[in-house]
Amino acid sequence: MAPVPSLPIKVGHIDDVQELRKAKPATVPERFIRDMADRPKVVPNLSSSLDIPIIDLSKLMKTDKDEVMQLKTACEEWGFFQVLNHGIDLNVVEDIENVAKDFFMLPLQEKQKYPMAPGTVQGYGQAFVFSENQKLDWCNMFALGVEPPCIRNTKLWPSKPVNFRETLEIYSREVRKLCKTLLKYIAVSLGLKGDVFEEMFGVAVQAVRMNYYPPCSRPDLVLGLSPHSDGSALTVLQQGKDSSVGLQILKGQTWVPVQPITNALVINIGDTLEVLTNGKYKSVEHRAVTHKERDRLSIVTFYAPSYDIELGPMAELVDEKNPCRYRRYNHGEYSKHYVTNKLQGKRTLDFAKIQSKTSN
Ligand SMILES: COC(=O)C(/C=C/C1=C(C)CCCC1(C)C)=C/O[C@H]1C=C(C)C(=O)O1
Ligand SMILES: O=C(O)CCC(=O)C(=O)O
Ligand SMILES: [Fe+2]
Repeated sequence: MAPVPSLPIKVGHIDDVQELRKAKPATVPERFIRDMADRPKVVPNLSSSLDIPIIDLSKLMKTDKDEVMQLKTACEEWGFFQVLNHGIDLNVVEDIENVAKDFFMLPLQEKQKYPMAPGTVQGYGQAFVFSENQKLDWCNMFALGVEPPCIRNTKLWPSKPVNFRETLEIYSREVRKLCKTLLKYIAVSLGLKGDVFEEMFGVAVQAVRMNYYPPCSRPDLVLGLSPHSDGSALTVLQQGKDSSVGLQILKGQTWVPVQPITNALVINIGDTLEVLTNGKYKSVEHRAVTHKERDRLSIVTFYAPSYDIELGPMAELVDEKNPCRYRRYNHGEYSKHYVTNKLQGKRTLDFAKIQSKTSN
């Protein structure tokens, strides 16, 4: 069953950030201004030695042992990597970026024909806002359920730009194939049979979220997207070609920027794989920051098991040295839990954590 909120909720007025930007105020409304501790440090964007790993899918597909090892290290130590030679035609990648951009550039009135109702996650607006005093992200979102067909709300699939629907169908088909391929090698890297996730997931749930972050006069005060981990098994993130560097991942205590690489896609491990691997592969906290002059577009696909399945740490990854860290649960329930709570770092996964006696 698709997750829905059970009670009507009051979220107050949510400004559309593109409209705010058009007015070009020197400061930003109070509701976007973060508490001191949550504000991003604005530092020059220098490439550092702390860059997320790069994985070449064409090498993985030849079961190159070194590449499988690199994948394992990426999933254990970073929870993020960029994939090169991902096999998706570059025209498909370019087309989705163009229709996403064209959609966000439509007049507000046109976009508001597809509203994200308070407390829901599909349509145009801001997701994860559940109260009148919650801080807002400097981001406009457009999210749609794609697969299986029963999660689609076709009334929210826009008629403009005219090629939006067809382009999203083609893109989603390709990304679905990529997710299946990556999950195969992720299984191999864990020493498991390549088809273990495909067999376990049933008809996988797939959703897309397009995030548009206009420039912000005070990037030091706001966040583009609040810190969170993804609820999916795997996430595929495409950064717009001329977009600002905005994605940051939390490595230890440091927010590390993800430097875009031409023609690469960013992949991250979601909460579901963290649970299945008993914490061996990490769903890492990340956020987006804004830029004073430049905008940012990201197109994000969430790939997850069918709502019907029950899951928990796989028996092969639990032993005396690695005691079971998560309980078993129904994935539909976790999806509902995820989409009915605000983004709050890694806290959403407390839903499944078994509190060990020694942890605080
Ligand atoms: C704004 O939406 C999200 O960020 C989001 C929602 C995804 C979904 C839809 C848009 C349609 C119905 C299915 C689903 C809940 C996946 C994030 O999704 C994460 C959270 C879970 C759980 C997941 O699998 O991806
Ligand atoms: O824009 C980005 O890079 C971050 C997007 C993201 O993390 C998400 O949509 O879940
Ligand atoms: Fe994310």
